[in-house]
Amino acid sequence: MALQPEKRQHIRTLMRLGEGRDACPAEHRDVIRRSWQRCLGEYRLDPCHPRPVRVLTQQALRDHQESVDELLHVARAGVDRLYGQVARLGYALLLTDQRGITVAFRGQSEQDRALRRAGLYLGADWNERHAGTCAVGTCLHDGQAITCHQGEHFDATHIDLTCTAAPITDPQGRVMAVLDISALQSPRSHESQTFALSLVNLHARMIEDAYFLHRYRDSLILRFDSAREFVHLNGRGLIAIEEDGSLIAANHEGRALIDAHLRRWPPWSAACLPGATQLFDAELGDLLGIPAAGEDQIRAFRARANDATCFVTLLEPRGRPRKATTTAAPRDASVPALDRLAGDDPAMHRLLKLARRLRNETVSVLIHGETGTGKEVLARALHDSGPRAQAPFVAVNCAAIPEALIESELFGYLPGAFTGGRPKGMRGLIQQADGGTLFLDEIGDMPLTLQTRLLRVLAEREVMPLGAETPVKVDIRVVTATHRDVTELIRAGDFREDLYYRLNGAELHLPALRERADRHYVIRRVHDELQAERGQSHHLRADAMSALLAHDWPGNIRQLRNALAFAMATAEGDEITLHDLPETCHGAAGPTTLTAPASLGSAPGSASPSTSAGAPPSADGQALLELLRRSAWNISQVARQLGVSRPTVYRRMRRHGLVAPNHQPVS
Ligand SMILES: Nc1ncnc2c1ncn2[C@@H]1O[C@H](COP(=O)(O)OP(=O)(O)OP(=O)(O)O)[C@@H](O)[C@H]1O
Repeated sequence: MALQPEKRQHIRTLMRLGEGRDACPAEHRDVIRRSWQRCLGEYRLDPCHPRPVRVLTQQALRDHQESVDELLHVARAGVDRLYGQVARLGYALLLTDQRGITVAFRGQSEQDRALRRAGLYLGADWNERHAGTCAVGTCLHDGQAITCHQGEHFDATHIDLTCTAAPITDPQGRVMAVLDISALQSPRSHESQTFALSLVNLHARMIEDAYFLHRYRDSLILRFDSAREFVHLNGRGLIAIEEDGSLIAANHEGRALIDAHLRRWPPWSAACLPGATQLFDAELGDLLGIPAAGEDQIRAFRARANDATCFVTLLEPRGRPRKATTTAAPRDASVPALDRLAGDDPAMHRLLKLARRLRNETVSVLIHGETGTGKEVLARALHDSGPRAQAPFVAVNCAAIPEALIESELFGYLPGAFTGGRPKGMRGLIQQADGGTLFLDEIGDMPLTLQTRLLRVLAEREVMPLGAETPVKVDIRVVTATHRDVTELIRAGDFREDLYYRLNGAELHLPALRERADRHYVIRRVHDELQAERGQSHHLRADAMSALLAHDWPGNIRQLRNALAFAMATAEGDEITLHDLPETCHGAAGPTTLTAPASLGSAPGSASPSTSAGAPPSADGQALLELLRRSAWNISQVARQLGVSRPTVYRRMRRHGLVAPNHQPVS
């Protein structure tokens, strides 16, 4: 039979390539070029003699099918689902074993003869050694998904076909089968098959995971994903573990996590795999206790490979009662005041675990965190959950009190200690906290002279009020907070190193809201609190919730609270929708930051700004100045607009040297 001109041309190209007379045509991809070289050099296939399709006998086919019996059983649903999606587009479906023999097939009965002739049939051998470059054979060789489109096939018999194949790997990562869809006719362009590649890849992964779940159905399996919503439905990572947390096997995603972990934390010996508690930075009890975790039986952990948050669920062995969780190591005793500060954010979990241990100690605690992250709330929870709960909790914001007043406010004074003081004198805040907790917020803003006095209070456990001659004993626990880098302040000579070590008996770092995996929990909690405070009930609609979840929250929980309070105050019905939220939460508008209203700085008619130093302020300072002017220097209003606290506004005013009309400079 005479060959079509196109086939003749194809054979000529391959012959010239085999004889070393031509390089491979530039339009062909590397993976195809390499395969053609293999066909010519290694397999000694002759392009001039297109080979008939090799089909196994019934008996030989049965032997191949039996060797993958378990996979065929598990893969059936995935095969049918994929075929259901592509049949109308003219594709047939092949599932081959690891030698390239077609062990399952789906195709249109009316195309039966044509499909058989093309080798798209049960028992057909698509190994590259026999069939030349083709999707199944080349995928098997490279272990990668591939489309082999028309003239990319080696054998001229196949150059009308388009075939797309993806490997299915076993839990050890070896290719055990190949899933392929092939069509007898297709558009010329290679791009027409892009969608086929994703579809086949997706189904190959589903079959792979179904096989994994089936194979390890008698073991504990950790299923994880970076999105909480997908964990149960389609969690990408699967890791089978023993009861002691040691690893048994992992799917593709699980192996990627293990590899990344080993790259970052190389093991002592090559044979040593990390345990699940190392991979997820968790205690065994936390992992085994997941089935009892909250409503959705999912917990968030930090993956030590990359510090990313992983949402994890635990699949228990088939038929085994829930007693697995009773083998869990005991969790830290619950402490409601602390426990309710977080959902299942891994960083918050670590922080609260440490806080639970510190609550009964007098050791000083330094809390770090951006503005509005809940430093004061945490300090109060520490106080409320410890033995001092019935004694006072006194909070002092070092940035909000003018420097001239901090000393008398903190240390108190006797009658007549200075002009302008109260006639009866005043008990200082340190004394007021006697028996309880003194919380010093924005400690980085405390003037150096007072740092020395505070150090003495901490060292001697006594305070000397202004004008007094004998010190007064005090029993206080000191908790401090700052958003600043204190070591930097020490380097600049603005903070005493010895005081820092006194204050920093333990350090707690509060993550920003945007970094927290439990944003959903925080939003719900703030919403519930506001409802209780306002005596109102508002349903938070899904569009509002998803905008709140997606927002950046530069002002953290305080800004979130303000946004929700605003929505509750202005919503017309008993439902909060996206449109009830401040515009800054709508997504495109971007977050409210100090620099966001920069355009305000050039508002028409604005007078040239003034600073205490007489110098023009920076762009940030300019923006803040305009905001202050527009709100008639109402600090609370500006704080609300920016989603920060009043002290933060004062601090920023001081940083930019901004002075309210008829006021002394903020010092
Ligand atoms: N875990 C939480 N759940 C609910 N509300 C919270 C939580 N943490 C903080 N908030 C709320 O967020 C607001 C800010 O909290 P807080 O004053 O403790 O933050 P901060 O870090 O001390 O702020 P700043 O740095 O400005 O002093 C408060 O209204 C507080 O009630």
